[in-house]
Amino acid sequence: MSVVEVDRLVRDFTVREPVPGRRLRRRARQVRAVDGLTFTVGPGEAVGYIGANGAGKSTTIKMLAGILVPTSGTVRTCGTDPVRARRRLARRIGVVFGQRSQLWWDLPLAESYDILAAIHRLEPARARRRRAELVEELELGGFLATPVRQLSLGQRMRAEVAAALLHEPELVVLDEPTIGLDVLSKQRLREFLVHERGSRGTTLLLTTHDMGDVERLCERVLVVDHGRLAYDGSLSGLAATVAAERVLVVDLAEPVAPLQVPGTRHLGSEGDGVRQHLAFDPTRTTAAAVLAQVQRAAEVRDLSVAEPDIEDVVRRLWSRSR
Ligand SMILES: Nc1ncnc2c1ncn2[C@@H]1O[C@H](COP(=O)(O)OP(=O)(O)OP(=O)(O)O)[C@@H](O)[C@H]1O
Repeated sequence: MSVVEVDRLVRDFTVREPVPGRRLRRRARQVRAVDGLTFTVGPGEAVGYIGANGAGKSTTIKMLAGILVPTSGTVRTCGTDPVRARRRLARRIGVVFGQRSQLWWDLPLAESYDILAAIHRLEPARARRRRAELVEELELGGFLATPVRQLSLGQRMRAEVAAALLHEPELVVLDEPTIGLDVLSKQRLREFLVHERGSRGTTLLLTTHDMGDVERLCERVLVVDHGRLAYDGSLSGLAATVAAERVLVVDLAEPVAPLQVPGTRHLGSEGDGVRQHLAFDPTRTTAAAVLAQVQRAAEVRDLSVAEPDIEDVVRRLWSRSR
């Protein structure tokens, strides 16, 4: 049985925005944040859910957790309707929102864990054992008496993860778990999650803007764009599709119309065409060959070669799938 099952899921929001020229008037507009998503996640899978800002990732996660009600379509989490069975589901899933805390800020960390153990009605001996295990693995021993507000971001994120896992959930959903963390804290957290999954077979679903999280933690990647699925497959498949491209950025002596260079895609221009971005496939051509062609059309002042950013990757995947 699937741990997550999403079928033609849709979620709309009504936003109120100012009417141009009418200072006090606002009009309502519908925004479709999630637009017909269908996917399943099986037991023990580790899935990275990625996409550009505003693509609909958090909205999807909130529907999986029963925090938001779908506009249409269905979602089943751990075999239940997450909105109807929210309490029951809370015992089976652990959720970490990188930007929001589920700990009590003014209380020592240990007391947050006591409260969570009581909320989940954990058997005391089991709760003690599990807490000791998490405190050791996430190196939280030095902070148990510290009020949460005094923890550093890295310490707090580890504390959040322990809080989400205290009740040994079968599904762990992490929304930007490593956002803002330094390299070492990221590494520790990733190592812990790899270990946790390896030893317990926990299902992981995580959203992130950090490809390092996906590379270290996930075998499967879902890419969402404007609320729709643009890619569902292995990380290596994504890498083969996406990492293939490089982007040549050229600064020209004067503004020029978008360059049309065979074998490249014009990604965009800045400063009326003084800076232009051209994507190319390095297995078919080279930066030097592309540059030579650009120089026939314009005088190049400066250049750099970059990897495409995630927004472009998503755009490209989407246009291919269409
Ligand atoms: N409560 C809300 N009210 C109105 N619009 C919303 C609300 N929540 C999300 N949206 C809109 O829905 C779209 C998807 O937002 P969502 O937060 O799910 O994206 P995201 O992929 O998680 O983005 P990010 O990576 O920036 O967190 C956006 O256009 C956003 O502005």
